[in-house]
Amino acid sequence: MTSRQPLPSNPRHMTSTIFLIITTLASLIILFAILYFLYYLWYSLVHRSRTNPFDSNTPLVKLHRFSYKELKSATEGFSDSTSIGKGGSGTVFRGILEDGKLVAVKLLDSGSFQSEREFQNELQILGGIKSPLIVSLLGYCVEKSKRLVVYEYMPNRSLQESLFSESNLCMNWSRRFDVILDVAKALAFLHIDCDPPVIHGDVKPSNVLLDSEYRAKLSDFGLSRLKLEEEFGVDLFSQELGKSQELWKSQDLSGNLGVLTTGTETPTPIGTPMESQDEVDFAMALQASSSSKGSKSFQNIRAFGLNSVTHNLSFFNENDATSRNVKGKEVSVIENGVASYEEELSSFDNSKKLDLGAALSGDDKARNVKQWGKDWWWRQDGSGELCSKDYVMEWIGSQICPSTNPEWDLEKKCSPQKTSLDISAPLSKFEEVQETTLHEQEIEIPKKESEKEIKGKTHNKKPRKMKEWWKEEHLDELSKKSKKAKRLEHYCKKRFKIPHFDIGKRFRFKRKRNFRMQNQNVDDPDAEFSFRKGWRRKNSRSVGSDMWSGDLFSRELSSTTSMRGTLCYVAPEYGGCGYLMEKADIYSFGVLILVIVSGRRPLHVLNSPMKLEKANLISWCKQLANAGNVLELVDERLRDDYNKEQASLCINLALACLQKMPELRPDISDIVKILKGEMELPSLPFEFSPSPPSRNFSRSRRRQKSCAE
Ligand SMILES: Nc1ncnc2c1ncn2[C@@H]1O[C@H](COP(=O)(O)OP(=O)(O)OP(=O)(O)O)[C@@H](O)[C@H]1O
Repeated sequence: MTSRQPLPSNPRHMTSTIFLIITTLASLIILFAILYFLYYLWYSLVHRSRTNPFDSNTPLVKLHRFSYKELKSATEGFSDSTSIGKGGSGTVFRGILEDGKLVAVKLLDSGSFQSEREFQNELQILGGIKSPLIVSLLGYCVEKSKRLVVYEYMPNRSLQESLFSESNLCMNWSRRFDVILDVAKALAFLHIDCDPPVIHGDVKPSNVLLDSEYRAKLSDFGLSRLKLEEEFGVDLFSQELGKSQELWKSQDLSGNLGVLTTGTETPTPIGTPMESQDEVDFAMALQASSSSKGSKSFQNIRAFGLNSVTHNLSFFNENDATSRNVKGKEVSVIENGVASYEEELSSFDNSKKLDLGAALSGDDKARNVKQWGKDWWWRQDGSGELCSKDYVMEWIGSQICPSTNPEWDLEKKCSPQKTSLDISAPLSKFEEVQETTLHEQEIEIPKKESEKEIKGKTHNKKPRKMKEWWKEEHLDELSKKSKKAKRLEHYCKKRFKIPHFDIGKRFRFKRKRNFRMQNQNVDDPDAEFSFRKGWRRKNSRSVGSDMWSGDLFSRELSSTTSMRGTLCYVAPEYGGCGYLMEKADIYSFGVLILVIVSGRRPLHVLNSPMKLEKANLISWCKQLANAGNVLELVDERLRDDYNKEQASLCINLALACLQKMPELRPDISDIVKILKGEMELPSLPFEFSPSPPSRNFSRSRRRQKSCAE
């Protein structure tokens, strides 16, 4: 008889047994995971090293991590005697490391969102670049809220100091030319040899440092961008915000610095030579010439809505009503300034802006002037004389000391005849501005100018041929690009809405607070104004922070996400949506060339009577080009001791770089060849040439086009 296996009497018992087994297993797994995590934590804490651990197979960025103590003792406790300059994001000190090496230590202003952002950018971009044309980043320090960056020390400091400091001897011509060539080569390295290409985003004299032999190196990558995609420069911060922050957190914990990767690819260090580069420029439709005030917003809105919309968004999304208001203003400017697209296309005469100023009624003018605070970058060079004045009125008058300078208001109400801004002697100090009353410096517009005005009016009615030519050349392109821009705009709005809104709010709040501070400290002769920090003690050693150099405004610019770069150096197409192209660097480089050649700041405000057109360097240069006398721009301090051929080449090259259509600006590789004499400078666009384009020219262009079709 076979004994029958007794069946489990109770199915419930079986279920509970299975449940018990599962629970036990799950608990064991959880326990094991916790133990593993604790072990991992312990291991990484114990084995944390100051330098980054690198997998030999992965080309990670190696940066030395300094301790705060080490840097403090290197800089004698960050004493004033070791301070060598102050920028928008922090103070730079000279330091001597334990091994005797001379370094420059930048102590970033703590707690600032902008500083943190620039710190990350600097480490991630500059940290991956090794080139004799770029200032080396030797290491960094992160301790609590303190952020420090250590660079190689550049004995002759910045070009800003060499060009403008009174104590410095004037830079001779060959040094100036070498600096221009060095910067061009540095940009060529960034744009062509780096993979992904790097767009510097803030090319200006204080970011060009000079070694013991006055050879230049490019520095300050706080606003730089990587061109990760085929077409668009990528805002590292906005685009890679999440990633950067993650990387930063991990860096903070373990002392490791993350590397930039392009999506899912293997991490690639910046600065890896590229075999080839297919450059596609996102040419934004701006204007055809350097004229017309309203035209800029007009084309901006019509052909490349992205910048203007994003700008409005970031500035005014806090308040719908304000937003509507501002948009209304823009429309009114269009109505007042440039009535039609036709007119816009036909406006090629700089003198028109004078006409505009004279033609507007007081209210209209005031409205126009007010708006400058919001879209001055579209006007900074194109509108010449009026630009300088209104710009200074708006930014300096109202932003810095409206209550203490009644002259600003008086000046605003001044007759349209008095359009000149004649403020003399290098105004590197705020107190000098106060001493300088604008009404004293007004000069009557010379007869010549009035004639220009009349000319400007007649120029509005340009021969049809010119307009047609321009339209033929660009209209197709513009419509394509405006579609592209719309797509981009949509993308931008979706992608960047929250950070922009947030930062805008913070910034506005900060400014209100700073404004109160300004008013309190306005009498302090040792104070200087920073848009980032409001009034602060002036660092007498720093020329880089000269408020009249245009650099001052970089504080303002870099404090908002809708504006980036430095006033007068920033390309007109760059509205700050985060898309920055190589051609924006080319524009800034153009301004830099003019500054180096002329020894003047882009907005040169003087206290002795002078011609208004000289106040705005770019506008003045364009006028000289029209008159066929570009060499008048060369620094007077050089007397005749310079190479005329080289100087003229540099100025004409600068004009080519300053073209409004980014796609018309030369590539950096061509620029280097031109400067080396290996390539001819392409013929300049008609607006810079003394003679207008001939009929044959426009016909032949059209013929070429129809042949191509
Ligand atoms: N590596 C360096 N060696 C020597 N001097 C330096 C070095 N880096 C900066 N400096 C000096 O410190 C000054 C301030 O530099 P920093 O980069 O902080 O500000 P900036 O470029 O003038 O302004 P911003 O940061 O707003 O663009 C420079 O003008 C330069 O004189």
